Amino acid sequence: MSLPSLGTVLVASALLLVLRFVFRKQSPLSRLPLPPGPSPLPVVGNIKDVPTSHEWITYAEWAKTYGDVMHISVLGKSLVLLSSLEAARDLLDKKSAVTSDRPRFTMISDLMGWDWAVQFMGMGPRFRRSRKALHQLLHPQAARDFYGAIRKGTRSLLRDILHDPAHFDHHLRHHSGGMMMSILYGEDEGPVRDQYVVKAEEAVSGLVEAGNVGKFLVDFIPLLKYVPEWMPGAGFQTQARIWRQMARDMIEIPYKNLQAAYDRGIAPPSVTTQLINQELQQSRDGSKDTEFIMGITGVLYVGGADTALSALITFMLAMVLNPEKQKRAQAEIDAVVGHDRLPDFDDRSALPYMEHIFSEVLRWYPGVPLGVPHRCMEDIEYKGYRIPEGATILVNQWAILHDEQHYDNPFDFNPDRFVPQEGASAPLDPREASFGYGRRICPGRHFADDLLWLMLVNILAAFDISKPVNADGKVVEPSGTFISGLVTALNRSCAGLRRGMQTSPAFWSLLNDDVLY
Ligand code: HEM
Repeated sequence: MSLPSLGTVLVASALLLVLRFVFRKQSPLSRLPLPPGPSPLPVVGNIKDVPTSHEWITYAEWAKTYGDVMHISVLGKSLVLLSSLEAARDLLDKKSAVTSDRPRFTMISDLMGWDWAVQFMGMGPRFRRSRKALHQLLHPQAARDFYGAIRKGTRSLLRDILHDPAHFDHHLRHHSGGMMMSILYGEDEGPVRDQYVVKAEEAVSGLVEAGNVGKFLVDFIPLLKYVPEWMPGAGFQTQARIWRQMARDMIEIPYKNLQAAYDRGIAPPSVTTQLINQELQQSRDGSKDTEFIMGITGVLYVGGADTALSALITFMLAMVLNPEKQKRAQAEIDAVVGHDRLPDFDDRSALPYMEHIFSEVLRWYPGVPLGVPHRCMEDIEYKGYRIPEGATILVNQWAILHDEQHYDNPFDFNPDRFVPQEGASAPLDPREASFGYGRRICPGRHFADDLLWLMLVNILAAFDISKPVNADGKVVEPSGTFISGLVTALNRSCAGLRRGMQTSPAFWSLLNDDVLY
């Protein structure tokens, strides 16, 4: 069989687009106008207007002109951008039955093989089965099962910072990934777990790159996926093949190791062990859906590791830039916890200022600023406009969390905005706008809340966080530059052990104690 040339595929795709436009089904709402937005060019639409980095800032600017529901089009595909909580709730919560689908990313799902990941799954039986399993693992009561692993991981983090404070950012990355691996596969800290984290980081970095909308033409012209790898201009196929292998390694290597231990009856307790047990209990013939189990553990890593890291790094920057707020939180911790032990979950309700710091971290620079795209499954009317079937819907969570209607001086890091004021209504809890909407709401939100709280409070209990000092003894100012991608992160800070902790024998023995929970 002879293969079509790249030019033929492009011409055929353009023809298909025109035919789809001419013969599109007319919905009863088709007379309604689309929401406003920057004027599109013929055929290519707003392709030139779409920013390639820090899109949420440009979209927030546009919203000042066009309002909180905007429409743009790229190569015939509609993109609806929501910039207010009201619009997000109206469209994604109240109409979740028809707005909880995901757009299909050809590069990620078809070519890189991430179709096992619930994050990219369309609605359907497999999606519902995955969400049920995630709910069973992560609902607020179940998330408590992870307290032991969170404590242990937090103390390992403190120990590493203590021995090597200059590489603070490395330790945060290493432990947020490592802790997830321990929870998922029961693998303790060490070279095997490190290898899992390396594999996963490779896979996730490919995913983040492919997730930059506009990077790969195949996402706009899906027919291009049939172009063979050897054809000039088909470099995306080579890239997809490499990334696909990385994604397989991420989920297969740890699973196979655990399965081998399971078969010998020595598998450690873990999410995967739990899933294997559940599958075996439900099956009549002792078979299990291995792809399903690997998929669930894979999505948990992908959903959890980078988002938590992003919040941790934002916290570090906030503390470096606001030493007086850092001291206030430490004074609160000292008064409640003292120096003879480390803070634990039971202390949470007695540490209100720490709670405000945590909320402000989530608000000040959200880790998933544009959420994860939803797909509209049928034409909807909203405030006199038509949200078209097939449109990708994005919520500008960053814009909501910086909306002056909810927060005064939104660019300031100000935990005091959450202190309850008599006679005034409480500001919007950033959690309401950070974890998504409808049937897609983040299933890991309770776990993330526990995990991050314990890590932040322990870091502040043990260390003073300050600007790093270079080899010449000069203070290095943090750039505060946020890296753009599916999740955001920013750079560097440093830590030194706090005075109180230097002299606390209890602190040292806790850190050196291997049996921590
Ligand atoms: C600060 C930390 C986190 C933030 C800000 C965050 C945020 C989000 C957001 C915005 C979404 C998309 C929701 C939507 O489509 O409307 C999402 C989805 C998801 N999150 Fe999280 N998340 C965090 C932590 C976690 C953790 C710790 C886990 C797992 C242990 C997790 C697992 C997932 C999964 C599996 C999905 C996909 C849900 C689906 O597509 O149905 N997340 N998260």
